[in-house]
Formats: sequence, C-alpha cells, structure tokens
Amino acid sequence: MCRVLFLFLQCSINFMFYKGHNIVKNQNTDLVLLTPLQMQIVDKAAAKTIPVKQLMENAGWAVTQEILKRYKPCSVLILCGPGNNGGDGYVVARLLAKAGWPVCVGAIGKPKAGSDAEYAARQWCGKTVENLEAYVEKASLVVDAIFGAGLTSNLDCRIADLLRKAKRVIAVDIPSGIDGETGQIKGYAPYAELTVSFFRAKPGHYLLPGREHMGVLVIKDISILTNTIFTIDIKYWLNEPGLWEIPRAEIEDYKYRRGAVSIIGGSQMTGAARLSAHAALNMGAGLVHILPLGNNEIYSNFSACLIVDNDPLEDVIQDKRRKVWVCGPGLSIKEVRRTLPILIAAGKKVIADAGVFQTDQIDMLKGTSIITPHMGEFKRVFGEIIEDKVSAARQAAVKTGAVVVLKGADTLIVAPDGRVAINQHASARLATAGSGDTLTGIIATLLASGMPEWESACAAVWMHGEAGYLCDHSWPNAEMLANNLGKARDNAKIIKKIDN
Ligand SMILES: NC(=O)C1=CN([C@@H]2O[C@H](COP(=O)(O)OP(=O)(O)OC[C@H]3O[C@@H](n4cnc5c(N)ncnc54)[C@H](O)[C@@H]3O)[C@@H](O)[C@H]2O)[C@H](O)CC1
Ligand SMILES: [K+]
Repeated sequence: MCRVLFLFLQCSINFMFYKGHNIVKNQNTDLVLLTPLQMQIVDKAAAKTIPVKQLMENAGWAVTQEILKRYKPCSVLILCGPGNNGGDGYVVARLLAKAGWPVCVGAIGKPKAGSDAEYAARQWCGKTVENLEAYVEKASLVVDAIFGAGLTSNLDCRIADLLRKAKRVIAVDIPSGIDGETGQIKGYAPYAELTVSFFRAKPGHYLLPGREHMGVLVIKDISILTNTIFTIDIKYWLNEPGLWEIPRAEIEDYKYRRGAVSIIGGSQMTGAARLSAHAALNMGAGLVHILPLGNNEIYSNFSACLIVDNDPLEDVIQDKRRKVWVCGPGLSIKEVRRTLPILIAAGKKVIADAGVFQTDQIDMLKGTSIITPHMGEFKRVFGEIIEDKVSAARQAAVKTGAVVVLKGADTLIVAPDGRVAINQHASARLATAGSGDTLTGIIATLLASGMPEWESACAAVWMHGEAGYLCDHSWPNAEMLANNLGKARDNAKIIKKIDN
C-alpha cells in the first residue's frame, strides 16, 4: 500500500516537473548518468536544501559503511586531495577511526581556506603522515580521495607513482585519474577493488577503459533529492529495462502489428541473413521475409516460419506493410549498392550492418534508421577516433541522421539528438561469429513492432546481452544465443516490473 502511494506521489512529482521543462525524456530517473559538470549543477541545487558539509558527511558515512561491511579492521591510509573529494576522505578517516580502525591521513594539497573540505579536514584529529611512499606500501588498504568529479588534467607523476605502490585501493566517487564523462585515463588511474559514488553514477563509471578500474561499484544515496535532475538536460543513461518498454502482446494483435521484418539475403554469404531471420523469429516478429539476391534454395529450406520473396526488390517494396528492412549482413558491397539506395528511396526503415561498412562513403548511410558498426567498421567509415568514442559516435549520428549502435564491451546507443545509452549488460559470450547478425534481427523486430529507433536499439542490445547470460554453454554460438531470445524478452518485462 505504502509502495503504491509512494509511486503515485513520485509520478505526480515527475509529471509536475515534466510539464515545466520536458527535459528528462526518459522517465526512469534511476538510470540517469550525470557528467561531472552536471554533478556540479546538482550539488549546487542540492546545497540550497542541504548544506554541502552535510552532503560531505553523508558521502563519507556512505563510504565508511561500505568499508565496514566488506573488510575486517586493518591499517588504512586515506589519501586526501584539495577539493571536496578530499573532504569526503577526511570524513571517512574520522568515522573509521571512531570505529576503532588504525587510520592515518596523507594530505595531497591543502583545501582552500574556508571551504567545506577545509572544515572536514579540521574535524580530523588523528595522525597525518608525511612520508607517503612508505605509508602507501605499508597500508593494508588505501582510500583514494585525491580527485573525483573535479579532475581537470592528467595526474601528476608523483601522485601516479604513489598510487601505483598501493596494494588495495578503495576509491571515493571515482578512482583518481579517470575522466568521469568519457571513462578515459588521464595519465594514470589505480585499479580500485571498491568504488563508492553518490546519488547517480557518471558515464565514466561504465565506459571503458574506466569501467575496468572501478572494482565493485556502489552508488549511495546521500539525501540529494531526485527532482534536482529535472532541471538538467540529461544525455546519458545506463541501458537497463525501465529505460524502454517492450510492447506487450495484445488481444487484437495481428502479424503485421506484431512486426514484419524483411531481410536482404546475400547470394554468397547466406548464413548472416538466416541468423538475422532466426533472431527475429525467436524475438517474436509477426512475419519474417528474406529477399534473396541469388539462389533462394538455401533460404527456402531454412525454416517453415520464414517467407522467401520470389519477386524483385523493386516490386516487393511496394508493400507498405513491410516497413522495416535489414540490409548488410552477408552482403557484398556490390549487393549493398544494388539494394540500400532503393530501400532508402522507398522510405523504408533500414537497419544497416556489416556489408554496408565496406567503404568510407558516409553519404550512402544517410536515410538509414539505425547503423550497427563495431569499432573496426566504425573507423573504416568515419575515420579514426580523435576525441573519445562517445563524441565520435554522436558526430556519426548527426552526419547520417541514424541511431548509431557502436558495438563493443561497452556498446553505445547514440541518437542524432545526442542521447547516449551505455550498455554494460553483456559478456564475452556475445563474442562469436554471427552475434552481430542476431542483434540486427532483434533490433528489426522491435522497430517493426512500433518502438522508436533509439529505444528499439537500446532494448535489443540489452536483450542480446541477456540471451548471452541465459546460455548454459559458456561458449555459445549465435544460434544458441538466438534460441534464448524469447526468455530474454520475458526477463526484460519482469525486471521492468520490479523496477517500477
Ligand atoms: N553530489 C555529490 O556527488 C557530492 C560529491 N562530493 C564530492 O565532491 C567531489 C567533487 O569535488 P570538487 O571539489 O569539485 O573536485 P575534486 O575534489 O575532484 O578536485 C578539485 C580540486 O583538485 C584540483 N585538481 C583537479 N585536477 C587536478 C590535477 N590533475 N592535478 C592537480 N590538481 C587538480 C582542482 O584545482 C581543485 O582544487 C566529488 O568527486 C565527491 O567526492 C561532495 O562531498 C558532496 C556531494
Ligand atoms: K577519488
């Protein structure tokens, strides 16, 4: 009952804020990721209702609780930087010492006079050590509270050398040296075994290579109100159920409403289109066609549920009910040139993959709905990554007008309007030939069932990962992955139900 009332109040508050700003487009605020700059805005807004000193106390308390929960008392060195990250560190030092742990502090820089961090430093009455090199080596645990959201440039070599000597590191907010927005390493960053951050995670917590430095990542509530998010133009989300909603089967459904997926079937490499079709069928598409560019026998013998087109593409595209097309898996560049422009000119929603990335002709992709390159393909078409991969994918989305799914261990789903979902729901089980073709079939099915482009791609990437997790076999092939898609789809709904 209380939960229902709480949800009602939360929805009402959300609605009030949406009316005013319409800034948070996706309703699940739990999945929002804040850049360090946005976090500063949140901090400032939060400080109007709760003093920063109190937020810092809450942050230090949260870190201390996580340490007490996971470790037995041991010698701890807390490295405190000059800013508020250091301030959190001083609070941890005080609270851990109060709990009876042998603690000392190593001050790296001095907090500004009159700052909240200086206040926290003054509350620390224990040992502050000078010979940091020796202490870092001796300490059983090193708490890295040097830099957090405020890191502006590469870590100084002395600080990097110091952190290199630490045996076991616990990071406050984020390991020093990781860029909170891009996940890139500025000079050096330690590998923490535990990272405790506050309110909402940052993109850099999930983007590689940063993600590998987090160890166990815990995000703690420090009493910042959720509604502070509504004043910010959110651009990053973690890709989990709740960010999107999969259409449910309705009593009045018919096959075209459930979704019709059409796939161009290559004349030589026929496995790719068949895998896409297999994924689409297992994902619940209402109708799956393959249009073969060569001998259609292999496609006709593939599955009783599959329809193989006998007519040429120019005729088939006249069928207005067949809106969603997959073009690229198993196609030569010649086959792509023969089919992709026809589909685009006919106004079809095209998911372009594999074969379409064989040239650097970006123009060819304009008018597609979703493109799904892995990093090698992305670079072939769009060139080397100059800044970071999120910026590069955003530029590619603007240039093509398509949603870009940049596939990898931290797959990005980037919309032309700048929205970015970061997927961490994946494992090495997806790294198998044909896995990409499977993903294409999943995206096509969701798009054909009426989901918008970005949401279809996000949901498909998550379900692809889920199918991998569901495999009993630790080295599944793409067909085994596709066999788990029905269950993956069900799981997405169950998890969403619990979240909301
Ligand atoms: N809502 C929250 O999440 C809260 C977070 N808290 C903690 O505050 C920090 C962010 O604090 P801020 O003072 O803005 O930044 P830092 O402490 O990370 O560092 C700023 C400090 O460091 C100097 N600096 C930056 N880069 C370098 C560098 N490469 N070399 C040398 N010096 C550098 C800069 O000039 C400043 O002096 C956040 O991470 C949380 O841990 C709050 O406690 C409460 C709410
Ligand atoms: K830190």
